[in-house]
Amino acid sequence: MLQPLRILFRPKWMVSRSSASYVSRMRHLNKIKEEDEACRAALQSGNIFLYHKLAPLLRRTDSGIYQLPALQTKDVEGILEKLGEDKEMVKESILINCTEQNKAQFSFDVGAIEQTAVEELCRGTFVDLRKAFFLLRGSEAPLVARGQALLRWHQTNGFCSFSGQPTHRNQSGSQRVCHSSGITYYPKMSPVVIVLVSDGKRCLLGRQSTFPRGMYSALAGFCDIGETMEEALRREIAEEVGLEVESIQYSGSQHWPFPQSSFMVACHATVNPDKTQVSVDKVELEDARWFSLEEVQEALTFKAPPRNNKGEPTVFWVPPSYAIANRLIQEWANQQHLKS
Ligand SMILES: NC(=O)C1=CN([C@@H]2O[C@H](COP(=O)(O)OP(=O)(O)OC[C@H]3O[C@@H](n4cnc5c(N)ncnc54)[C@H](O)[C@@H]3O)[C@@H](O)[C@H]2O)C=CC1
Ligand SMILES: [Mg+2]
Repeated sequence: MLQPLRILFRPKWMVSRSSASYVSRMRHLNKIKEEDEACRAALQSGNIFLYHKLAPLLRRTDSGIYQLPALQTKDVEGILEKLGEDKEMVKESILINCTEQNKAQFSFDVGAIEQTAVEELCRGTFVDLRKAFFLLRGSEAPLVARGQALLRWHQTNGFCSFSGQPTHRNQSGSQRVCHSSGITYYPKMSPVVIVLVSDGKRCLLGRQSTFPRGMYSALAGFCDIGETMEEALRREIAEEVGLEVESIQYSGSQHWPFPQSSFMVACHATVNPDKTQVSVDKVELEDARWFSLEEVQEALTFKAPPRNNKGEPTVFWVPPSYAIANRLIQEWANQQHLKS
């Protein structure tokens, strides 16, 4: 019998944020999202995060910490001019969010401009986004993911899928319109369920053949059209590992920029401890197996994948702390610890 969903944690924003400042910030953000003139003005005084072919620019500080440099719009215009490009290109920036001080934040892909020339001028390095998730602190990871996802969406939605004609963006980049068909397109996310299955003592993790060596994660799958999240979860676990879940508890959700923006809904689930024999669908997964609390606790201590001198990961490790899979695993380990 599936149990009703239950929120397992109280996100920080529910307790700490002052509602008055939050409301004014959201209204300001909505205005610059919807009104082209307001957005152009916000860009002039805003911050821009740079990308090169969707890889974000990171800067390493003297103390070895990686940061996401927030450039001023004038700085980016200066960089474009120095490299012989049209500074008006900066207007292609896409609105991502705004700071607590109502400063608008944008993402801009320098695209075809030579990577190293931009890196030198910005004193930074363009880093693959998956790698950036291991390097950045918690608050910067969702921002960089959202910026990349929006850039990717614009790069792949330049034409109307009904008329074949070009689509045109508004200033903030929150939508694209086809003037021929009249269709308005909005950035899209695909719903995905991600679930940490437990038999009461161990948890079940799997790996696809495309995962980096040694990495195991919670099981995940895209929802089919017409399915509820609970139905998708039960189906995915049955398909991928041949098990039937008995109870589900909601944990949280996150936007995940891969493969083309997923909306991850994360849950814990249990199976009958007498029915834990795994039968792995080898088309979907290379391996899936039960892990003990001790194994999981060790994997959670790694800040980066442990590697031998050839650079190959040596032991079992889990996704970085920003990934919601990591949080599910962490929550499970905490609960097991409390039980013991
Ligand atoms: N944030 C996190 O902690 C984690 C995120 N994920 C994400 O979850 C996603 C889904 O997990 P999988 O096991 O790969 O899903 P899956 O088990 O549904 O298998 C993927 C297959 O589903 C099909 N598919 C159906 N709808 C799709 C759509 N809208 N987009 C792309 N493919 C679609 C494709 O044939 C694809 O090869 C992954 O792409 C991965 O990026 C996975 C694990 C951890
Ligand atoms: Mg899957």
